[in-house]
Amino acid sequence: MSTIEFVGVSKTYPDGTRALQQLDLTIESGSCTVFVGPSGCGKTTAMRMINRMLEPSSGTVRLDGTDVSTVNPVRLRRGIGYVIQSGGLLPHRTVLDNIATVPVLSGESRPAARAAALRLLDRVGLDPTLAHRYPAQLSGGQQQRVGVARALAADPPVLLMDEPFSAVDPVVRDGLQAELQRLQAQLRKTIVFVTHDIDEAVRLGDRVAVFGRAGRLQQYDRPEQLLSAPATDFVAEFVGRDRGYRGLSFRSADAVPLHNVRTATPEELRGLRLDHGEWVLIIDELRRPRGWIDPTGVAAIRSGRSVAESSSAAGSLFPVGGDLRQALDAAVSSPSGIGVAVHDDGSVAGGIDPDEVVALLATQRHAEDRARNRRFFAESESGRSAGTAP
Ligand SMILES: Nc1ncnc2c1ncn2[C@@H]1O[C@H](COP(=O)(O)OP(=O)(O)OP(=O)(O)O)[C@@H](O)[C@H]1O
Repeated sequence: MSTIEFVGVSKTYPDGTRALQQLDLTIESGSCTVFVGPSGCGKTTAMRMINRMLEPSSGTVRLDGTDVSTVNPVRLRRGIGYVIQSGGLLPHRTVLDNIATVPVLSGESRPAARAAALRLLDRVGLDPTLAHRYPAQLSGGQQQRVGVARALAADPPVLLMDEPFSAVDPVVRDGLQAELQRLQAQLRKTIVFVTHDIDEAVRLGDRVAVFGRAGRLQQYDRPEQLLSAPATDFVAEFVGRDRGYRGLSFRSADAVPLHNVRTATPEELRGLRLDHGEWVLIIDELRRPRGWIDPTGVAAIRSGRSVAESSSAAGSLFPVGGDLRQALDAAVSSPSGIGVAVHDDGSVAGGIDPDEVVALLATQRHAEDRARNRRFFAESESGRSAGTAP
């Protein structure tokens, strides 16, 4: 168990800057909590109080019920991994020795720590051939993965991550986020994650704390609540205009109908007879989508153009079992207007009609409204009968 509590915590820096005001927050053991907010709103200040890199001006931070100010900082930090932007690696040590640093300092033998470090490399999705490189010989995304491996090396129950993925490009960031989700599903650490990026917060957080100006907590909630019911104008503005779209990622698309899609292999394209406006999905030998083609494309192929020149790239793909955001995005990004659903192995499962995705959303909302109404009337009914009880 590693519950973290902030009780009435404030921080004013010596120059008078109020970085945090009366923060009350409980972070549940084994959960990922994201601190998000604009620059300068006290996210990092709050996080650094957990491992005593900073002390509160007033209030208490507790880890498993113990006031951290009573725990020796070195001992405290043994149980708290820390990941920062760009990995924070030691430049003159190899990847393996960077990961093994803390275990060796804690008394583990170097060979044992290196062997464990090699296993961790695999765990964070890195090739073992990188083990003997120096940090400068790695890409930003690889450095970041090594940073995560290093923080995990001592197997701490708590992991603090301060904007760990903000220095890498969006594609690499997406991979790192997916990797962290996968790791967390196995490890169930208590993670506190700081970011500016609301998308990252909503994706990674079991709970999200939105900080506002002068370090005031605006809302602490599950991500879907944050998107559907922002507590203040500040939160509504911060979560942004796309919040309706983002909120779709918390809705199941299981009930979206999958339709048959007309498919063809590249070899079959030349002989296709298509109606005006009709699209065919090009698939490879494993039935994985490779692109779309319409009558103009088929004519181009017959006139000697290549398949690549004559077809349009496939849109985003909807993994069967995915959410409404993925379903709608697949449909909207597809040149044919038909979203492509795929099985785990990448093969085509069927086509999705965007109108039916929107209709499913409407059905889900209707059901929620009805349930809310029923609850409301049941509660007011029980309130009335309680009021009339003798
Ligand atoms: N040592 C310090 N002395 C004075 N003011 C500081 C100090 N460290 C931080 N601050 C100020 O405290 C406020 C909160 O800073 P903090 O780093 O916690 O914010 P943040 O939300 O993490 O911001 P960012 O996202 O930009 O990192 C800011 O106004 C910052 O300028």
